[in-house]
Parts: sequence; structure tokens; C-alpha cells
Amino acid sequence: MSDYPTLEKLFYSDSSSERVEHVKAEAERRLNNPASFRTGIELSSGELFLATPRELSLLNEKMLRAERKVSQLWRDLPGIARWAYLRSLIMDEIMFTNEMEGVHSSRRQIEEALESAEAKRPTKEAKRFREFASLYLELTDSNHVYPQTPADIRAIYDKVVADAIDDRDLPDGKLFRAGLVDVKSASQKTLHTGVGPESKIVEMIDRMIELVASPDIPQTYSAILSHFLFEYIHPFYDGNGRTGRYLLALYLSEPLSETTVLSLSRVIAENKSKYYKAFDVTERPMNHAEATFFVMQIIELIRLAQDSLIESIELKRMQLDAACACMGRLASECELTDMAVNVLFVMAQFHLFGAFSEASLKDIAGNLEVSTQTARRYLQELEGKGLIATVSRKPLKFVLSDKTVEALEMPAA
Ligand SMILES: Nc1ncnc2c1ncn2[C@@H]1O[C@H](COP(=O)(O)OP(=O)(O)OP(=O)(O)O)[C@@H](O)[C@H]1O
Repeated sequence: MSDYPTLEKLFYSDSSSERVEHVKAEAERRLNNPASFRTGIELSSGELFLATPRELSLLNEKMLRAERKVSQLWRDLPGIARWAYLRSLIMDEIMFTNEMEGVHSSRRQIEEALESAEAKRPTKEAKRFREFASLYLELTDSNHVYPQTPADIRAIYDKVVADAIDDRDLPDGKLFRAGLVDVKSASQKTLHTGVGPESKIVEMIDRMIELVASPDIPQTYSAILSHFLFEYIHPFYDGNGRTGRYLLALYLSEPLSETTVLSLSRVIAENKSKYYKAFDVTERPMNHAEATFFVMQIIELIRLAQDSLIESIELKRMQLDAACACMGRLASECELTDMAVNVLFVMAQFHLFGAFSEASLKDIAGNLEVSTQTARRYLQELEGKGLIATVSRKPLKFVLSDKTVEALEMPAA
């Protein structure tokens, strides 16, 4: 990470007999610096605050530049590619955030949950992650609403953990837990004890809601500080990680693009020890509730998410351009109608940008703005020529055949 030292590091690098006083004075200086962001929220080790060292400004600028690049690449993609990719990002986001907490969910299960959430018709099989999927779908909607009260946070939690929590872990207080909870490491060491009693939880959740709404602190910072605070409070017996990461995505979706925000859980899961360490460092009494390290660490994770997005979109874009360049030759070799070529173009986007490389009859008809009967005719033409294959009958879904994938110089699914 950066050269900006934590207070604890300053303590251990100071060999004088007054090192305790030195660090206390430095903590005061950092807290009272006019450039620092104070929250007024008291933790056991002091008032939660963020200093703004040069390292943070540099990191922030890198994040904003990368964000511009992500947005530019995104805007330049055809609509179907964007739609298919966004859905695959949602699937991964849910899968990784669940996986971090040992909750197993496959992409297929989440796809069914997404379809069920969109259709507003819950099927029994898709019920498990349906509510959670609908929350993430709402994130892609530009007019999402922030929770305004502790009861709103509880309502989000209910959707996050719906059907994916043991009854004995359900909240036993009015909104949150009545008893104590510890965050434990894999080896069962207690890393942190959540806030209690419930009245204190409610009070601190209220402060978190105020913090996020504050106009006096940049939103990226308040979103990240609120994530720390939510996990520090740990208002539930189970599901705090998943609920907290959803809230982080919700709050970050204002200053950052939905694509970046929907790529965070994967990076967090891949860097779990750094993520856990960021909490631990911030909670150490010697760091006097300074969250600078935490904010910088989360921004570094956001940077990793952006880099991997940029690399992935650029590669897929090149592959799509290459496929388009080969389309004319395939069309004349197979004597395809213009509409059949359009179907292939739609399917090439699903192949490259979708989670499963397949496209349903409904998706194809919708994207070509024709009836399903008309789309079916084009699909029959393509299937008759061995260019696509049916992979599912209910609902009707198609993939490009190996021959087409090869002719369009695309990677296999
Ligand atoms: N030292 C810490 N202090 C506070 N929160 C932490 C700390 N270390 C990790 N966390 C947060 O706690 C989450 C895990 O908490 P816990 O093991 O209690 O899981 P949980 O409440 O069961 O949540 P879920 O099942 O969704 O994770 C992590 O994902 C992280 O967000």
C-alpha cells in the first residue's frame, strides 16, 4: 500500500521513551487537521475520521481517470452487449459475495432468480436468491432510493438473506439483534465484537445513514466509511458481510459506474485477507479510529476492479469487431438473408458478453424488434444451415454452433 503511515506504525518506528505521547499528539493533529473529514461518530478507540494525505488524493485521481475509461468503453458497446454483460456482472457479484460467507450459489441459480425477479413471477425454484437478485437489479436503475431509517436497513437485510439464513440466526430484537455477536477468523479467533445493546445499534445505524447523506464529505469517502461503520456495528447475527457489501455497492453507485460497482465483490473475494486486514487495522486502539488506511485499501480494490473491467471489455470488444469483420464472408458462403445476419450479430454479442453464451427466443425477438414467430423463422434458417443449435426447449434458447464460432474467429464458450 502507500507510504502514509498508520499511527500504530509511527508508534513502533519511534524508539523514544515518549512514543505514547508522540502518537497521541499525532492522532490529535490528524483528527483536528482542517483537511480531515470528521464524522462525530464515537468508536471504542475514538472518533471515526479520515485524513486526506497526498497518497489518497493521488489514488482518488487514478480511480476517477479509470472510471472515465470504463464509462467510455461502456458507452461504445452495442446495447445488447451492454445488457448481457451487466447481467453477467450481477450474477458474479451475487455469487462472489455469497461465496465469501460460505453460501453456495451457482450462476444458473442466480440467472433463474434474475429472470424470476424481472418477470415479477416468482417460480418456486428461483425463490432462494430472487429478492437478493432484485436488489442488485434495482442498482442498475438510475433512480434508486437510499435507506432513510434503521427499518429500511432491516428491510434490505430481509431481502439479502431471504431463504438463505438459519432460523436461529434471524434477528431477535425489534429490528436488529438483541444479543452479542463476534466476527471470527477462519481459525475461530475473535476479530471484533459488534455493538450492543440494540438501542445503541439503532443509534449508530442512524448515524451511518446521516453520514452517507452528508453533503460535507465526498460520496466515495462516505460510502466507504459507512461500510466500515456497518461492519463495526455488525447489527445482525449473520448476513452482515452480504448486507454491508450490498449497501457499499448502493452508496458507491452514485459516484461510480454500475459496472465498477458490480465488479467489487469478486475483487474483494479474491483479496479477502487485505479486506479483513483493513477492518482490523482501523479497529486497533493505537490507530485512534483513523479510517484513512481503510478508505485507501477499498479504493485500491476499486482500482483492481476497474483494471480488470477495462481489460475484459477491451478484449471482448476486439473479439466482437473481429467477428463482425468475418460476418460478410460467412453470410455469402451460407447465402444468409440480412435478418439472419442480424440474428447472428445479436447472438455473437450474447456469446461474448453473456454469462452462458446463449440467447433466448424472447431476447432475440426483443432485440430485433420483431415478433417471436418472425424471429423463429430466422432461427430456423440458421439452424437448418448448422449455424446455431437449440440448447433448451423450455424456454427456447440457442447458441452459436462450433462452426459459426470458428468462422467468426471467436473464443469457444
Ligand atoms: N475486524 C472486523 N471488524 C468488523 N467487521 C469485519 C471485520 N473483519 C471482517 N469484517 C466484516 O464482517 C464480514 C463477516 O462477518 P461474519 O463472519 O459475522 O459474517 P456474517 O455476519 O455471517 O455475514 P455474512 O454471512 O453475509 O457474511 C466480512 O465479510 C466483513 O465485511
